[in-house]
Amino acid sequence: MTFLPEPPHTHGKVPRSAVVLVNLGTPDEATRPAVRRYLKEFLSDPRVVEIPRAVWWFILNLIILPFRSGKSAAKYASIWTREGSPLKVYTQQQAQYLQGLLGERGHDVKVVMAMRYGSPSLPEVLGQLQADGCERIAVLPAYPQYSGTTTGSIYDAVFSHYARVRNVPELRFVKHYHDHEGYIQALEQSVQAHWEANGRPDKLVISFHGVPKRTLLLGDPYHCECLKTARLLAARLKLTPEQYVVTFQSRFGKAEWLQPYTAPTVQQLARDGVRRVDVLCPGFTSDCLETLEEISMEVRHDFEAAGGREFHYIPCLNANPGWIAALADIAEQHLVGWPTLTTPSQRALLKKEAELGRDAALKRGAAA
Ligand SMILES: C=CC1=C(C)c2cc3[nH]c(cc4nc(cc5[nH]c(cc1n2)c(C)c5CCC(=O)O)C(CCC(=O)O)=C4C)c(C)c3C=C
Ligand SMILES: [Fe+2]
Ligand SMILES: [Fe+2]
Repeated sequence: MTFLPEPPHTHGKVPRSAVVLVNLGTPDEATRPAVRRYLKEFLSDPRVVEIPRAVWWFILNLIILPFRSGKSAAKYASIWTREGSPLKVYTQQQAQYLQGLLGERGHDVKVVMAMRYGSPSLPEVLGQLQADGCERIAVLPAYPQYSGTTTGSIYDAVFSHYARVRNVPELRFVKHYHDHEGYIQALEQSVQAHWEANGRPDKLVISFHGVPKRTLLLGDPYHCECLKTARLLAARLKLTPEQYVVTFQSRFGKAEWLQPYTAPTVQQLARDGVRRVDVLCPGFTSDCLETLEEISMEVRHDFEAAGGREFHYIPCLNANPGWIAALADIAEQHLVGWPTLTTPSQRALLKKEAELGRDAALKRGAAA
């Protein structure tokens, strides 16, 4: 085992704290080779696909990657922006605004984003934070609901990076915020704003990314956390059980995933005479392929083709100020006890203490 080279150790530096906002990741470009690279990394993660490795290697390399990469690239091209992939653009904005708001609240804390797959990678970002003198790091996954397939995998990547580092920082991990007051309130406000501008639907469809049903049976709490988010949101919106439905989208492969599936549910609603549905995807904090293409294009088409009249997609929280405030609350709850709240005089004191420490170390060095 070889350890990564350490940045030079300097005495007298005031250690800093950082928050790393980590999202899933996305291809670097909407092209076949870039999507193939991204899918290969993503789908090779044993947290994401739990099939014996040797069997999966053949399926992934001989079937999935050759056939899916081109189709997926075309879908990515349909949502790509001048700044790049929406998922990365929004996550970057969230990190920037979060840094600004925490600063306004008096915190001296660096906020950066990282991606679990693709770039900027976790090892790259964590290495840079170490070089910048950050000795306390809070990892904040962009997923409100915990799943081993997502949040668990971010933890793996952080642990395996630090397994190669000599001088490991102090670490904290946010697990989930599916029932956090600020998150639910930000969702409620975004739905209310949509309804004030566009009127109300016959049915609100609350759609989450699916996972294989097997993971629920094996103990993954994701399903329960999705249902709790939906229940809390519905209560705040004062919806009766008939006015909303919870569904799961983005099924992958032949196995059973969490049900009910989003597309067949909206098709059935249209056949049953439901004229308007509004679809909200609270499990995604940034708009991405799964919301902008799958929901707002494919599922919209499915609903209309089955006779539905009006389909509204309510955007993700993205850089919504209420959401940034909630993120700041979540971050603050995990920064407790770390010396991030500094007035100029406190900061000068910290620097003085660090200098005294350095002088003492130098004296010890001279005496030795
Ligand atoms: C193969 C199994 C998959 C599991 C399990 C899974 C869980 C999961 N994913 C998200 C969030 C996102 N997934 C996104 C894309 C995406 N997801 C899968 C597969 C699984 N996801 C694939 C193959 C893809 C790529 C697109 C495609 O080819 O269909 C995205 C969007 C990324 C983007 O670039 O925009 C997000 C976000 C969650 C929250 C989750 C489990 C809880
Ligand atoms: Fe996914
Ligand atoms: Fe459950």
